Amino acid sequence: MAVEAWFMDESGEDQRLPHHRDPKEFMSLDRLAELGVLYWKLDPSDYENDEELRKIREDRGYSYMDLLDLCPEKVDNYEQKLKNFYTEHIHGDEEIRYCLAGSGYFDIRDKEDRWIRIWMKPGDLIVLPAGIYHRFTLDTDNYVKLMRLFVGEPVWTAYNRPQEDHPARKEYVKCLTEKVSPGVALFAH
Ligand SMILES: CSCCC(=O)C(=O)O
Ligand SMILES: [Fe+2]
Repeated sequence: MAVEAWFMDESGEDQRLPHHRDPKEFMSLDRLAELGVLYWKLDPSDYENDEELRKIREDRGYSYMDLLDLCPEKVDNYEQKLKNFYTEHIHGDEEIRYCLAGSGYFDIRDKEDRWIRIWMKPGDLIVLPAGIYHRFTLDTDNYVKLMRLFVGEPVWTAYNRPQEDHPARKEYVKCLTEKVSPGVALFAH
């Protein structure tokens, strides 16, 4: 099944809960693509020898790769990191994450500034375009193992909202308003 994404409710309850609206309002992959978000479903069981992943990395220039095992034993400053991940921010580059195990939520803003929650499960690979406001949280299962990909030397710097004058933000907003797919416009060579 394709990735599940939905509009969030406004409640201030535990961030690890699903936060569905009542009734539930799902969002299609097509509409995620309109926001410049790319998605693939892969087989994570043998990711080291996966031809499909190799092809995506080659096509998009994702030369850098590392693994992030998000549990208190393996991550320094675990609590602080989780807090930072859930603070709304942008990056100057794409954010590329591939879920190998566990699960978690990427929240992104749509054109009307509403939160869309994307439920990442094993096999889900997503690319968030540079300049899109987003955040991340674990879900109630409390564990995720993610592959991080990047073009060249990685830069993980997060710029917390507001960032309307950041070049990547300006470019992203421009693509949205011109109704050009940001994924294409920003990253076509
Ligand atoms: C746990 S990876 C996702 C968190 C995030 O948005 C980031 O690392 O910038
Ligand atoms: Fe991020």
